[in-house]
This record gives sequence, C-alpha cells and structure tokens, in this order.
Amino acid sequence: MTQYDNQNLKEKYLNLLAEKFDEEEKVATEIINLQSILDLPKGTEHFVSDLHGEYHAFQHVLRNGSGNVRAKIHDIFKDTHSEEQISELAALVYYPEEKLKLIKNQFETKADLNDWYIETIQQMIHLISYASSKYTRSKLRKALPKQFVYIIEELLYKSNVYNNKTTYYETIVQKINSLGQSDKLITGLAYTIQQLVVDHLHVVGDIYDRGPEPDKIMETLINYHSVDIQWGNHDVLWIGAYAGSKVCLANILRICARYDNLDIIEDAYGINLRPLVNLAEKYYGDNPAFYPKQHAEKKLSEDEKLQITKIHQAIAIIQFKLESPIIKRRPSFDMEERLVLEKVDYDKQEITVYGHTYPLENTCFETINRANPAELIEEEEEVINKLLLSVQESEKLKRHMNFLMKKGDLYLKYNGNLLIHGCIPVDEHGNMEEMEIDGKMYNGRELLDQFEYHIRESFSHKNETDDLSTDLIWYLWTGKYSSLFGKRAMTTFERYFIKDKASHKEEKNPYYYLREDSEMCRKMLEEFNLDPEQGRIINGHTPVKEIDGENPIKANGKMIVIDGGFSKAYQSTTGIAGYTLLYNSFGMQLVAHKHFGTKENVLLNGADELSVRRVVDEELERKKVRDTNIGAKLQEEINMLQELMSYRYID
Ligand SMILES: O=P(O)(O)OC[C@H]1O[C@](O)(COP(=O)(O)O)[C@@H](O)[C@@H]1O
Ligand SMILES: [Mn+2]
Repeated sequence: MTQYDNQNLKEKYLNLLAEKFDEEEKVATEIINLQSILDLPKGTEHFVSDLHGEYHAFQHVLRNGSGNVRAKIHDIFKDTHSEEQISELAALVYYPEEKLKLIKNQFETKADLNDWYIETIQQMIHLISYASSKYTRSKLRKALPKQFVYIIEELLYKSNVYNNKTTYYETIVQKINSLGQSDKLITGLAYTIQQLVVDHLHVVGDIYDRGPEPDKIMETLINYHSVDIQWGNHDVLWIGAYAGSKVCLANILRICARYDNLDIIEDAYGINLRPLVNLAEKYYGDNPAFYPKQHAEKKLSEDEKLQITKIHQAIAIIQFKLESPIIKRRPSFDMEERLVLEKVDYDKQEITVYGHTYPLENTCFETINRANPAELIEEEEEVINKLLLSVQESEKLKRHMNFLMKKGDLYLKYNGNLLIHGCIPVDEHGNMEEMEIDGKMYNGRELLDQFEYHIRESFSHKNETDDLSTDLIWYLWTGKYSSLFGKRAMTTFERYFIKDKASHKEEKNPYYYLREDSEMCRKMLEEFNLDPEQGRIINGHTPVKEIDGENPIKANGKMIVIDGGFSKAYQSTTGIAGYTLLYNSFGMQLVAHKHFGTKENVLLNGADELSVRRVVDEELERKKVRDTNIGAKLQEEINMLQELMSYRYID
C-alpha cells in the first residue's frame, strides 16, 4: 500500500469516527474517560484448567472467585461479623436461590424476616460498592441486574443525601419488600458481586472428557461475562470429531464409554447411539479390560455394565482401525510404530511393539480381518458414518464447538504472560523440535501457528474427513510433536491388552523437566515475543502431584502449572482438587482447592472447600489498566481520538 493509500484510508476512518463524535466536547469527554480508565487498577484475572466435565466443582470455584468473594466479605465485616456469619453471607452470594430458601425457613415471624432482608440488602450493597471500587460507574452498571439498576444506583450513590442513611435505605428497601421483590433483588446482587470479583476468566484447556457434565460447563462459559479458552488436547479431540475426523469421534466415544459418560453423547448432545449399540451387541461379550469406571454416586446394574463394556470394545476397535490409514498416508507424522493392529500375531495372541514382544490378554478382535486388520467391516463403516452425521447435526454441539472456536486458541499471550495447555515441543537440549507440515519445516511458535491454522481450516470444511488439516487435529491429540499432547506416543492399545505395565508408559517431552529451569522459560517467552523479565508461562495438562511434594510454581515463578486435578479420577494422584490462579493489581496468587464435597455442605455449613493461598509474586507497584492488553487497546483509541481532534476540530 502506498503512503497515499494509507493517508486516504486514515481519512476515511477519521470521517467515520467523526460521525459518532460529532462535537468537539464529545471527543474530549471520551478521551478523558478513556484516560482515566487507564489509571484504574487492573481487573482481576482468574485462571482455571483441566475441568474435565466437573461442572459442580467448577461452578463452586467460579462462584466464590477462588476465595476472592469471601476475602472481600472478610475485609469489610471482620470486625462486626463472626466467622459463621461471614460464611452465611458468603454462601448467600455463591448460591443465592438455594440459600434464600434455607434462610427463609428459619424465621418465625414476618417482621423478623423483614429485618433480615433490610440488613442483608444493605450488606450486599456495601459489598458491591467495595468490590466495584476499581471500576468505572459504567462498568458497574453493566454488571447490575437490569431490572434493578435504578434502585441499586439509588442505594449506592445517594445513600446519604439526607444525612440519614438508615432511614433512606429503609424506605427504599421496605418498599422493595412490600412489593415482593426482595428475593429477586438479593439474587441479582449476589450475581453482580460474583461478576465484580473476577473481571476475566482464562480456561487453560481440557473442559471435556472423564467427568459427567462438560456441556453444562460450556453453557456456563457461554453466559460468562468475559472469558477466553486455550484449547486442551481433549477439547481439540471434540473439535476434531465435529470437524469431520472419524478417528477423533471414535476416541471421544471410547472415553465416554470408559468413564460411563455416554449420557453426554445421547442425552446432552442428542446423538443417536443405537447403531453402535446394535453392532456392539452383535460382536462383543463380557471383557474386564473394558469395564467402565464406576461413579461413586451412580451404581450401574450388571446389564448396564455389560452393555457399556460391549460398546467400549466396539468403538475401541473402530478407533484402532481408523488410525491405520492416517498413519500410512502421513509419513511426516512418523507414527509407524502405532500401526498396532498390524503388529499383532493373531495366532499366537502376541504383539511386538518398540522391539518387545508381549502376550495379549482380554482381546476382542472379532471384526478384524487378519489379512487386512485395519479394514472396517461394513457395519462398522456404516456406524461411524451415521455417528458422524449425527454429531455434525447436533444443534447443541454445534453451538458449543462454535463457541470453542470463537473464544479459543492454541495459546494466548495475555498481559505479558503465555497461556498454553500442554507444551512447546523441545528436544533434551532445549532446542525447539521441528516438524514437517505440507513440505515445510516448522518449530516453536511457528509450528503452533501452523497447528492452529489447520484446526481452523478443518473446522471450516466439515465435509472433508481425510484431508491434511483434519488428520492434523488427530495428530494434536496423539502425535510426538503435538504441543497439546506433550508425550512421545499414546499407549492406549497396550493399556487395554498388555498386562506388563512397562508397555503402558508414555514418555513425556523433555519440556516437562526443562520447564523447571528459568533460563529455558525465558527462552520460550522470547520465542513468543514476550518480555522474559515480566512474563510467565501458565500451563495446564499435567497433574501436579502435591502428594509427592511437587511444586506447581516452578523456575522461580516463571512457570506455573495449574492442573491440580478437578478430575475426580485423578485426585488420588494429586492429593488435592485443583489449583486456580488469581492475578490482580497487587500480583499473583495460587489457590489450592480441597476436594469439593457437595453444594449442600457449602449451603448448610459454609464449608468453602478452599485451602491455602500461595503468593506467587507481589507487584512492586500496583498494576494499572494501562499496563494490560486492554490498556494498550484503549491507548490506541485515545491516539485515534486525539488525531480526530486535530483533524476535525483544532486548527
Ligand atoms: O487415564 P485415562 O483416561 O485412560 O487416559 C490416559 C490418557 O490420557 C492422557 O493422559 C491424555 O489426557 P490428559 O490431557 O488429561 O493428560 C494420555 O496421555 C493417556 O493415554
Ligand atoms: Mn490435557
């Protein structure tokens, strides 16, 4: 573009802007407004990861802002309230609908209840005013329940107009009460407080798989005021299934069968499993290697268990068959060792992998043609095609996957930090590992950008099922240089059929020990054009085994790993129930969560299931909006407005 074109474009833009800001005073007001926002303290960021379908535990962490709600209540009421009263108020803020019901049952007279309403609304208004002190009025207004904005603003800003606060409050609140609006108001105020306490949420991957309600987590995120997602390997598996990858689809179904979560497929997403069930019933029988994992709360009948066991086998075999042609058509994936069905000696019931021969047990090779093991029988072909059709036609899945694409990325640079679920593939010397894609070699950030490009490419061509982009999504789930998998190979076949645990081991990318080193972390931050002095890497994906003394804060704070195991299935290895991270204007704090019992326990006993906070770092100077990504955007707007001012209004 020539300089002249540039000038032309700019003038067009300024003319457009002038339509909105058609008076000098309007421009000035907006500049002053934006400028003052830059000087406010930065909003609180909340980081979570590896949610794995654990909707209730996630809800709790979200509603209590990883302890931030309680901390704010404590700040204000510590001198006037007992710990018990603080817990009561906290529970009301987290779960207003349920807690209101419980509280209302405790009162014997209407007058007492009335007093409680007045006092509680007053406390909540106080809390809102405290929690919103670092925001502009307009931002606060957006967070208020729409139907009560006027009333709440009266309570917030005009409370001492007559120098008689109590009376003024009382008059308004009495009126609300007599009009029967108190419950609605309290509920609205509670959600406002939740929203004010966390300005922005980052989900560092793995919303899906293992746990029972990923769809509800997605709904929560869709309705959340401000969120971004860094895709995890499990999320990408779901994206792949929806984008047309049959092997990704087989995997998600296999995992749902393994964790006894087929409800997600059938009930939550309305996908018809009947064809798969028929196939499973026809060819498979009982097999202990394929028993579903038992839920603590949900007991399966023997019949149900047997049926899931059969489905589990049917879909696992389809998965192994579907892997083979991809490995063959993509030599650059370098996965020949994973042509497992072709490495089986079907007479001897043995397999030779990575130079070792192992006996096989619990095999279920009923549909395998020894001459061509990867060939799908006609029924399998039909089943997987029907399933894909049904997946791509699910309205709800479509909504959820579109949202994942819209709000998600493979990695994110945010306020100087690098957020990434898995890893940056490196060799044992810390050099970025290279991979060939479409005839070109890529590594580091460029490799990740290529991966992301292909995910989006596949997603926008859902009818293509065997193209490079679609195959690459599966590669991201399981390939050696995948930034999401971070291991050399996935030993799913071995874990089903080989007893010797040595064959199950999945070797991790050297990234996972090199990330302990701060120099290495600096190098990786630089690879992403981030300031190595200021920046940190925030990782999910690998459960931190606090039980074995592992520290989630690594490399002098340059690396923070927040997968503590929301996933119930992994809590015995981690010893806790997940880490979350808070980053406010004063610095970063890591929060370790104890096992999330039940919502009832929180409601009745105020048990917060929270635990220690560890300060990762304290800012020497309080961070302001001007130091953030948003600040940079606002500064650009200010610059533009300033140009408009001289172009249009000042000679
Ligand atoms: O414990 P499961 O559910 O069988 O899953 C094991 C598989 O999950 C993985 O750990 C990937 O999932 P994560 O991203 O949760 O680690 C694979 O490496 C492994 O093969
Ligand atoms: Mn993961």
